[in-house]
Amino acid sequence: MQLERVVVRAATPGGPAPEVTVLDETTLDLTEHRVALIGPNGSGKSTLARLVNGLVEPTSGRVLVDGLDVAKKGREVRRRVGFAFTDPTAQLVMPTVAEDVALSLRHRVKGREARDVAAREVLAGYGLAELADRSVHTLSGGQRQLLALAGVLAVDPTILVADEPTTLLDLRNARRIGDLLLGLPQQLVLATHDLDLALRCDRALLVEHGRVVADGPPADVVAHYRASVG
Ligand SMILES: Nc1ncnc2c1ncn2[C@@H]1O[C@H](COP(=O)(O)OP(=O)(O)OP(=O)(O)O)[C@@H](O)[C@H]1O
Repeated sequence: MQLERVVVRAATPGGPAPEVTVLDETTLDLTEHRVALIGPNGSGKSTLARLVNGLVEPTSGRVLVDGLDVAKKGREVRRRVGFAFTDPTAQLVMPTVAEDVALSLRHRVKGREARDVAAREVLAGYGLAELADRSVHTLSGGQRQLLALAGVLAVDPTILVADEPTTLLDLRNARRIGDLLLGLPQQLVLATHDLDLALRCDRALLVEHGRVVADGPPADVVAHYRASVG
């Protein structure tokens, strides 16, 4: 995916005050399998991640996914780009776990019964089979994140964008979700405060004050970040 001279500005709430620049002019060609976005709170990582599937629109410049302009071909792009949120609760909208995965499969598998069978197969693949008939509201945070990922991955996106997907999880679940994400065949764009996870990626970008200030092998970029914090 490519960012071509992308700028994101946002209006300051409540009036004609100057807009804030959330992302300064940024040009990137992200071709590596696993790309980590790291940096302090409020630096622009989420904004960068959200540009890739149109959740944030550039004020100027273009974002291209598989050569498609996200602003013009939003639907095609969203079919290719899966998104994992920090808290997936808002993504889980159906009463039961199986129904939730079935909803993700609605464009792929025709017929309610076939969809239910397919959804249960997906759940089994993630070790969630026994939760199929549970309410999504009774799941633990780790189960919920795994279910959300199962739903997103069930439709075979070519890119997965994950915005701090392990932040709310305990050590064991964070490791499990981290291992799952890093083991995916899809391209992964991962905004994270977990520097161990970032170190396992193929490329890292350090974002500060809406700018990419370091870009390269994760070991170098993480060292740069650590040194800048002191
Ligand atoms: N729509 C908006 N209006 C005003 N300010 C915004 C808007 N979107 C983002 N910002 C600001 O831009 C900056 C970058 O936000 P962003 O969420 O991308 O940061 P982040 O690096 O992901 O932070 P965190 O690590 O805390 O999640 C923040 O200061 C945020 O308040």
